[in-house]
Amino acid sequence: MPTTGTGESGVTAPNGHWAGTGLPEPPRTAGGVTLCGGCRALGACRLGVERERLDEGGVARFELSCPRSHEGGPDVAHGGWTAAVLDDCLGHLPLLHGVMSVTAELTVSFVKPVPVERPLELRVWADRREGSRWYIAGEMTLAPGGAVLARASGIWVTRDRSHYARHAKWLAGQVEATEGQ
Ligand SMILES: CCCCC/C=C\C/C=C\C/C=C\C/C=C\CCCC(=O)SCCNC(=O)CCNC(=O)[C@H](O)C(C)(C)COP(=O)(O)OP(=O)(O)OC[C@H]1O[C@@H](n2cnc3c(N)ncnc32)[C@H](O)[C@@H]1OP(=O)(O)O
Repeated sequence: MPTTGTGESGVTAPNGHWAGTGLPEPPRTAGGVTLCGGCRALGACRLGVERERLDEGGVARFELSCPRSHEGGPDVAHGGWTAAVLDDCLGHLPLLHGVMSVTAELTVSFVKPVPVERPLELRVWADRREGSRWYIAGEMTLAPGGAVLARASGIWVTRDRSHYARHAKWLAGQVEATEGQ
């Protein structure tokens, strides 16, 4: 993994850029998976992402499996799981480069049913970057054999640390505007 710096969990942190963001190092699992707000208390990714790394060519690689709790049809993943995990993993590509971003657009192709509790792989790369916009794509495959199960592409927009404070202020304004109604 082409990384420097060590986080609280003892796992290597991406590029050491976090100091520059003014934000604390995001928590990571032993497999290097950055945890979102909902998974921090658990200390594990509830979507079943087990390992994450950036390879030498700048492609992010994930090892994952669909937990039984996300079963839709018999023994296959709910499409919402597939879309959620693609959103999450594609959005980790900027994070692995030390850049904060949010999903602006996401398109998912459900190519084949995704089996639950089977080893899967996900490759994620940037098609291009234009200003604050990252055009990112990815492909989910069955680990043994490499059959393509799903593809996704989308646009991520880089944000600074004021994003959530700005949102909170906007929400407060919305609540205030409706209180008198
Ligand atoms: C600071 C961001 C950090 C992101 C997280 C990264 C790291 C955190 C650290 C560790 C985390 C660990 C692991 C990662 C875990 C989670 C990652 C979370 C990522 C997400 O969970 S991803 C969720 C789904 N994705 C969204 O949730 C995006 C909602 N969509 C927008 O945020 C905008 O759409 C945007 C930015 C895409 C458009 O950007 P743009 O450049 O095309 O256009 P523009 O700036 O003009 O905004 C157009 C209109 O959105 C308003 N607007 C913009 N920013 C705002 C704000 N902060 N609050 C309130 N309103 C806002 C403007 O006021 C204008 O509104 P209006 O049209 O009414 O004037």
